Amino acid sequence: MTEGWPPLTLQCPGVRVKVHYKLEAEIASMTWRVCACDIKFPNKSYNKTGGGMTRRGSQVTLYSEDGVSLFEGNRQVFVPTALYKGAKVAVKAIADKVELNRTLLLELKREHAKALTVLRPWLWLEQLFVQRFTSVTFRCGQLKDIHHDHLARFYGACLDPPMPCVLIEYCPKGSLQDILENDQFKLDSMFRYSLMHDIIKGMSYLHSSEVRSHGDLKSSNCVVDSRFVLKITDFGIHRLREVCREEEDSHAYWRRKLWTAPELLRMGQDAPLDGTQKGDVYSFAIIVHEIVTREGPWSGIPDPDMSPYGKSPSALAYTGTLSVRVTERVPRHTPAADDAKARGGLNS
Ligand SMILES: Nc1nc2c(ncn2[C@@H]2O[C@H](COP(=O)(O)OP(=O)(O)OP(=O)(O)O)[C@@H](O)[C@H]2O)c(=O)[nH]1
Repeated sequence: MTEGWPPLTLQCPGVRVKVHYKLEAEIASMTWRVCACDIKFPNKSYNKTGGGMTRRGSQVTLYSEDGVSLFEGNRQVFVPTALYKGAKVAVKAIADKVELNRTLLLELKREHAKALTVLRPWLWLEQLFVQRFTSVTFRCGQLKDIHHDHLARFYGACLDPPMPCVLIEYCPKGSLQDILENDQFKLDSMFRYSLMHDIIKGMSYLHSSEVRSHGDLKSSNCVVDSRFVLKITDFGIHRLREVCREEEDSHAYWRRKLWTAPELLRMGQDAPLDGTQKGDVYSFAIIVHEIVTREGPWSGIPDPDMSPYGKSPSALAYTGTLSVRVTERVPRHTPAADDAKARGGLNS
């Protein structure tokens, strides 16, 4: 629809040349791209028998440093780690074949530049462009630029065989889900409140960034660092990790849906892969419920009609000064991240 529009700023030859060379330079640098030889698995090289990952069909199996499978029942309990430029990183497998065609890259960059320079005042149009031209390169470039206290840092992606993967900041205390399930962690109300606070801050920043929404927010995608600061992880990489997903009829597949907003569930395969901001806030409400009860998502919901195990999914979660109401049929009533932040008195 907007393809034929001549971008006003790009009509000036000087600007065009500058934009062209800037895009060329960005593509040539691809600062997010990581060489497999720079990823050091502890005591082992990057191979199948040492620490790392192997792939069987669409299934990726994770191995610890001593080669023991890290699946426990239906649940993975750890993530493989490696050293990258001196930092300990979580290594997550991505699609086998990620094709980077230079012409396509340049085109994608160009279209994105057009969208941002020409369409900035019309955000809905910009969104259209951003969604349309989301690519591996474009997305990885965006992720590399995101730095926030409550978002796990994206170090880059390795697209080289034998094991394409993304490298993400490793947080040694594990995921929020791990912590909530571990009775040895005593969580007082201040700590619970600070966990929620961290999620809201991270989510709010993500929503204001070019990534726009998480799309898979859940307690296992919130990780805790050595100072007990919570960081949201795995944002913006769904497209890359799509092929590594579990089979559709598996327990893990359906379990993932426990955090998904009903309006997205109803869309089925047509649901946007990156989710929506309202959908993230819904997922946040489920996490709040997990933090309060420590009994997993949806436990103790008195009305079976409200539980996904009952007839219709919807949730009501309250905690302290923060209350988030999520209703089944009216996603427009789901508050935005900033509303939730304000209701919780978290604007400071
Ligand atoms: N200690 C630690 N554990 C992590 C970290 N990231 C992930 N994990 C653990 O590794 C498990 C597997 O992580 P992922 O491969 O991202 O899988 P998931 O989050 O369970 O599910 P998806 O994101 O939907 O694939 C998580 O459930 C956590 O227990 C991290 O930074 N530090």
